Amino acid sequence: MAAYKKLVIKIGSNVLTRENGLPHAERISELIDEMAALKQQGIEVILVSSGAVAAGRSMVKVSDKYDIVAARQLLASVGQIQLISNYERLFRAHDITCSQVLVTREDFRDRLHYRNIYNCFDILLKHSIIPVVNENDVVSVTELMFTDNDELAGLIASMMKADALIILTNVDGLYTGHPADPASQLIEAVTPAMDDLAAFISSEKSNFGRGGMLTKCNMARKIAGLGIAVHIANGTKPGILQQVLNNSIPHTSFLPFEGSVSGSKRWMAHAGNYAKAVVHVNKGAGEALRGERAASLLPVGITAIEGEFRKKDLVRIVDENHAVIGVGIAEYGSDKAQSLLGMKNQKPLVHYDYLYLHHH
Ligand SMILES: Nc1ncnc2c1ncn2[C@@H]1O[C@H](COP(=O)(O)OP(=O)(O)O)[C@@H](O)[C@H]1O
Ligand SMILES: N[C@@H](CCC(=O)OP(=O)(O)O)C(=O)O
Repeated sequence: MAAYKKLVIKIGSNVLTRENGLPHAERISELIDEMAALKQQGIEVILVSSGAVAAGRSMVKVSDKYDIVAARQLLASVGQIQLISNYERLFRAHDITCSQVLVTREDFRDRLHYRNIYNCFDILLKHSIIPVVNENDVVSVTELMFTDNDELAGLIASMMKADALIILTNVDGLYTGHPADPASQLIEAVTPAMDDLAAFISSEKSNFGRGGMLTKCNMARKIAGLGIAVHIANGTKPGILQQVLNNSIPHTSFLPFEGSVSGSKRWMAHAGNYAKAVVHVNKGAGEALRGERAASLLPVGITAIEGEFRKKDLVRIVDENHAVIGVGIAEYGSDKAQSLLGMKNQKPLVHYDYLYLHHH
């Protein structure tokens, strides 16, 4: 693990905030010392930090009579500058320049937007800057939102081809039951063969968090499937980052289970919401696509197409029970695809290099 050269570190609201909702100044400062030490070891660091809403809550009292979406906009708008000014001051004390990157899901909607954001991180890293990323909660409301910052951190780790993603939360990792239950045990390594993680996880979230442990684990699996190690560890413990890197503290690791994954696949893994159309396939095609050997989607296995798309658009592929198989980039438009529906010996609609299968 000492070989990690590029890290995405995500810090949850609960790590940055005390029980009473006020920012935990000592802990924030300690984590920054740790990140500065990593930087000094030559590791590139991207920080995804939650905590804007929590910081805002410590500064403004919003009455219940306001809409919760509006209240969140207010708190994030006030809190984000508090959060970032803290980071700026603390990193500067180590002679490190940090920057602010606020994004929404829409900023990754197609290859062009994705590329723009990629370029932004690329130039920041080339200048030895630590980007501090958060969702732009002021403009990102309801359906435009990421599930939570774990999802955003996973997206950035895969886009930037990080070696690892470290998720700091307020428990030691994933347990076999509720963390407060003494019978629960910490799961130190999650492998692809472990199928039902959901069975362990209670839907309870920590006080100020958004997504919860289940979304964290689903994201972690997906990212491990893209060849990036994910570590979930306790950010409330001093010295945690170095200890995770030395593997000297119990935590949960999701081991990467795929070698190098192409840029197109890494984009597709996160762009499912932006599919232009749904392609229905029959049982045989579903089995072939999900099978051990890489298979392309051929017109002969397609039973119906809902929606219109052009060459290079993203399509969602579903089986005969409407379960999503994956997403892929179309080799030709929907007009041509409709005309070839069910026909043998035709060019694939989606080539296997441009197919991203969902893990179950
Ligand atoms: N099986 C489990 N193992 C670990 N944590 C769990 C489990 N089930 C539920 N949780 C809860 O998930 C919380 C962490 O997720 P979340 O609230 O999203 O944190 P964060 O703000 O760090 O993103 C823990 O505080 C814990 O209460
Ligand atoms: N963007 C929000 C945090 C959203 C979020 O995902 O929080 P968490 O589950 O604590 O990582 C904020 O800065 O308050």
